[in-house]
Amino acid sequence: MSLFPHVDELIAETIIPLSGEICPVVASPGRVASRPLLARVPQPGYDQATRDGFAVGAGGDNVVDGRRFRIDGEAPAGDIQRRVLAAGQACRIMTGGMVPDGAERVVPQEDCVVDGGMVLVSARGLARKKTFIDRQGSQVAVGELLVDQGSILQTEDSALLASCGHTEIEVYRRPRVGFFCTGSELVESAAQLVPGLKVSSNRYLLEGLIRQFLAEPVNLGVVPDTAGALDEILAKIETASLDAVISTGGMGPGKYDLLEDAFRRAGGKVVSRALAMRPGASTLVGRLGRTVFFGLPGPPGAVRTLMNELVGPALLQLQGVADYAPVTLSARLQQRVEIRTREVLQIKPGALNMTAKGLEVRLAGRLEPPTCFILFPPGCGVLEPATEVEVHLAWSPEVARLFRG
Ligand SMILES: Nc1nc2c(c(=O)[nH]1)N[C@H]1C(S)=C(S)[C@@H](COP(=O)(O)OP(=O)(O)OC[C@H]3O[C@@H](n4cnc5c(N)ncnc54)[C@H](O)[C@@H]3O)O[C@H]1N2
Ligand code: MOO
Repeated sequence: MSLFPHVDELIAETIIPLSGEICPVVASPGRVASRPLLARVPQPGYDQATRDGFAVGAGGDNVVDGRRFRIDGEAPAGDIQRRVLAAGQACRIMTGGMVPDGAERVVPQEDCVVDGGMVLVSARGLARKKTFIDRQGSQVAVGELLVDQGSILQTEDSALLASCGHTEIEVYRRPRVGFFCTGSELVESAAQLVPGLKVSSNRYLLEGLIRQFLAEPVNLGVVPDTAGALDEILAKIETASLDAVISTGGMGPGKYDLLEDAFRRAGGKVVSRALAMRPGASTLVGRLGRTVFFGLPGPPGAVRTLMNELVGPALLQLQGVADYAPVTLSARLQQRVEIRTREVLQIKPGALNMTAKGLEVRLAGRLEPPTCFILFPPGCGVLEPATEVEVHLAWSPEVARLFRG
C-alpha cells in the first residue's frame, strides 16, 4: 500500500494485468513472472566435487599418519560416465567433477601424495569436517519455488532459472504505452527551435521513464492545442494496439486546455479527474476502449513526479507486478521548507544524502535528477531543518530488489 490510498484504489479499479507470453530465460531480466517458477532439476544436479583432489571411500591400508588407496581412474569436470569406487580405491577428481558412487569424501590434493599407482591421503585430510562433496539437490530441491508470480526478474534469477532446468518461461506481456505531448508551443527537437517555441522535454522524460517502468514506449508526437488535432490523435489510439496512453498538457483551466473535452468526445470514460495532491490537481485517469489513459498536466516537474507516484506504479501493475508500492524511507530535512498550499499532500523532488547523521534529504536542484520524492502531508506548514520526512525512492529497476519481501 502506498501512502495515498486514493491512488492505490484508482490503480486497482482501472488496471487489469496483461496476459502472459513465452520469453527465453536469457531475455527475462526486467520481465515479470506470470506463474510461480519451480526448479525442474535439482541444484547441484549431481554429486559434485568442490576441490581438486581424490575421491575416497571405505578401505585403504593404514599407514603412518594416514591411509593409502589404489588410484582407479579420473573424474574430470564434464565427464558424464558414472563411476563406482570399490573399497580401497581412490579416483582423481577435479572441482565440478561428478563424485563416484561409494565415495565418502573428496580429499584436497594438498593433503595427498601420489606414489606411482597409489595415493597417500594424510590423516588430516581424512579428518576434515568438510567432505568437499556438494550433494545433489542440497542447494535446490526439485519443485522448490525459485521465483514467485509477480516478481520482476533480476539477472541473478535468470542464472538460477537456467541452472534449474528452464530454457523459456512465461512472463506478462510488456505494456505498449503510447504518449503524446500537447502544446502549440512545442517542437520535438532542439533542431526545430525558434524563439516562441520550446522543446517538448516531456517527450524525452516519458520515453525514458516508460522504459524504466519496463514498458515499451510508442511516441505519438506533439499535438497542437486545437480540438481538431486532439480529436485526430485520440481517434488513432483505439486502433493502435496500445495498452496505455499518456498525454501531457491541456489539463489546466485555460482557454486552450482542451484535452478532457476531446477525451470525452472520443468516447473516453473518466475514472478520476483530480488527485488530492500537488502536483496532481490537473490529472485525468480514464479508459478509452481497452486502453488505460493518463492525462497529465503539462509542467515537466509535475510529469516527473506523477510518473513516479501514479503512472509508473500503474504500468508495473499492468505487467502483473505484485503489491507494488514506492519504496518509502524516513529522512531528515537538511533545510527549512515552507509549504504554502497546506490543504493537500504536496510531493516535491528530493536529493538523498547519506551523512554521518544518517539519511538526510534536501529539495532537488532545478537541474538535478531527483533521487526521491518528498511527501509533505496536509497541514505541515513550515518544516525546520532536521525534521523527519517520508520520501519515496525514485523508481529504477534496481529498486525492485528492495521490495521483494
Ligand atoms: N488560472 C489557473 N491556472 C492554472 C491552474 C489553476 O488552477 N488556475 N492550475 C495550474 C496547474 S496546477 C497546472 S498543473 C497547469 C496545468 O496546465 P496544462 O496541463 O494545461 O499545461 P500547459 O498549460 O499545457 O503547460 C504548462 C507549462 O508546461 C509547459 N509544457 C507543457 N508541455 C510541455 C512539454 N511537453 N515539454 C516542456 N514543457 C511543457 C508549458 O509550455 C507551460 O509552460 O495549469 C496551471 N494553471
Ligand atoms: O495540477 Mo498541477 O498537476 O497540481 O501541477
